[in-house]
Amino acid sequence: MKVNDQAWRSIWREGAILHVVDQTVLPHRFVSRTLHNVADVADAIQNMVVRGAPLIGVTGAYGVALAARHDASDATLNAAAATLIATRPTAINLRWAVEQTLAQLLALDVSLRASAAFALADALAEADVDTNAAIGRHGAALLRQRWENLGRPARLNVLTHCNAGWLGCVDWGTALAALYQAHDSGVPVHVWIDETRPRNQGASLTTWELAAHGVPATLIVDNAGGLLMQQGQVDACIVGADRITARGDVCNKVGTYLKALAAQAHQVPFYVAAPVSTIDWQAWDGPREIEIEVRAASEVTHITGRTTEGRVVQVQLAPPGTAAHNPAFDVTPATLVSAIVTEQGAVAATAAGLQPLRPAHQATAAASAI
Ligand SMILES: CSC[C@@H](O)[C@@H](O)C(=O)COP(=O)(O)O
Repeated sequence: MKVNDQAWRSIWREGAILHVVDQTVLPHRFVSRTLHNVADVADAIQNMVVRGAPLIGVTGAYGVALAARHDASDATLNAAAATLIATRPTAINLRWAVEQTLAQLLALDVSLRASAAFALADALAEADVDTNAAIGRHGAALLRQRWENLGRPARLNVLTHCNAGWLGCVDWGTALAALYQAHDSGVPVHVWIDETRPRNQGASLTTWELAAHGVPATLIVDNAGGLLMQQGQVDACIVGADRITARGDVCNKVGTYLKALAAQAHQVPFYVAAPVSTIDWQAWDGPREIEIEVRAASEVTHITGRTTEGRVVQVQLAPPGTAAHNPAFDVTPATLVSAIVTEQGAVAATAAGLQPLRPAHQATAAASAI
């Protein structure tokens, strides 16, 4: 996407050097960091220099590639994959991309692995861009339909949570791709952006992204969404996802579930935009089967901000010693989701879950639960 008239991606490669946009200093500074080895990549994922399910998947694939260029033995590659997968347990895209890259490399003779490694990760990065552009087209069509069904109001108010934009992917984004393309095609979109405590991806990243593209938006505190829906000020919700089960349960940034409950109570359509690679075909019952990442209590007891020079400052909110619990994601049951927008189109889960999207090669462990 464009920033200051220049096209950017969230991750790119120059020879053997991997560059990523540093998301810990946005919106105050737009700078990149270089990652040279598996340890750098694991650290960048864990500390959310890069974040968002599709992006951590692609970054993980580059991590395996960097390992292969250093030492392409089975032992090193397996260890690198395990390190990378352990950095963040919830987003399935990370495991999917790392395991896919690992399997492709292990299938090659050791002498060929180093030279093939970057090409495999590059291919995943390119595919992510095409996938998200397609998600954007399908999502924009859904938003246009909603606008027309409402009689083409002067603005279509859409609420989003967290950051499901190009910063969370290689380019375009998922939920924000739909908003960008709807806006570009003349739907008068206005976005309510949840601040998204505790790390404030909405306040720091989604605000910045939408402003850079010229999409009208207003930042709200996380708890304002229910009131706005009650007042008829939300026409649709659209969010991304970190893992979707075969039944259609959606795991996304904590707070998503409460918005979906409020949306159902007020007959507001609740859309989820994600690539098919976010579907975990081995999981059926999301609340029981998805591991929820629990992050540091200090993200709750403190709030992190940046000075205008980009220096990170932490301000304490709670009394010293306060116990805090910080689950990073929650699970929205399929029954609360109006449609899941993938690169293949928009589908609503049925009693058979998301069966029409299941690739033929996927094992049917979860299908026995249908
Ligand atoms: C296109 S990003 C989709 C999701 O990954 C996003 O909504 C989200 O929950 C990100 O969580 P984060 O903890 O910032 O990595």
